[in-house]
Amino acid sequence: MIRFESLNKVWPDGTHAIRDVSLEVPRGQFCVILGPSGAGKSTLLRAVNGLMQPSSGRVVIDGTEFNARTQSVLRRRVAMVHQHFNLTNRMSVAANVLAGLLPMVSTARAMSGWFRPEHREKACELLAQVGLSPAHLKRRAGELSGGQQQRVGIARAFMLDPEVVLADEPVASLDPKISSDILRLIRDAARERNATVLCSLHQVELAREFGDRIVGMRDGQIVFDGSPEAFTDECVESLYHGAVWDDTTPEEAAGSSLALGTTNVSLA
Ligand SMILES: Nc1ncnc2c1ncn2[C@@H]1O[C@H](COP(=O)(O)OP(=O)(O)OP(=O)(O)O)[C@@H](O)[C@H]1O
Repeated sequence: MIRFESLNKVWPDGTHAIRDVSLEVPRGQFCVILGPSGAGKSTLLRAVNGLMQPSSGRVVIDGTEFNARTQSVLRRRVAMVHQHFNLTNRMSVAANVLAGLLPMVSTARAMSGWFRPEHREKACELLAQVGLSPAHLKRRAGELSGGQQQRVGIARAFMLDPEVVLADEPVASLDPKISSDILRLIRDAARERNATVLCSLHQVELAREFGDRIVGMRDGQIVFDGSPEAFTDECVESLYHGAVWDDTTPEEAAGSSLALGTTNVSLA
């Protein structure tokens, strides 16, 4: 169980990115965080592994509060899948997957390239599970396609059998078919281990397909929390109403069909 308790984040420039968010995500749930750009999705996810220090409130993972004293232990239980894969391009696929052990092994050991046989075996198993053949093991990560790189990112995330997987827009730079495959891999690997997934997305259809639950965020607040079935088209419209899309200027959005309608639905 991940519990966010009255979480707030005000960045030094005064941006109030998270506003009094309280949320409980039970173990094993695939919870999608959906919302327009700037809603606070990444900031919320990053509170779970300490990449973001909240201004107030706290995050509790299975009864343990995330803080300076507990972070080294908790970080071993929380893995992350990144939007831009975050692989070391010049290193092999195998080395990138083994880097998932870093919270547990010393940097000197990792730099030496020596890993225990059972860890090497596990890396191979995970790569097979995400659909990469042994032929990929020695290839440089930077030579792979985007979809293949994200498969490596998923294998790396599961090296330590995490209890929580943070997937921060894991399919933002992939085409729709590959996006489904990638989310399926994350969901299936998480289910197998009863891991909890917090996954931020922009694509409503993918959120409906893969989420056990959808949490809609806007302006740092939760404005929808429910099942995919309850997340109707009206809810979508309300969540995104007036939102400015990533690659659209406010002026363009005002005159664009992407600027969503005027329906005012109460979501909370
Ligand atoms: N390091 C930072 N310093 C100042 N402001 C920040 C910082 N990181 C994020 N923000 C601001 O906090 C708000 C929330 O950002 P966040 O990245 O969490 O949104 P998001 O919902 O993940 O957006 P996107 O979908 O575009 O990734 C935005 O206004 C953003 O500009």
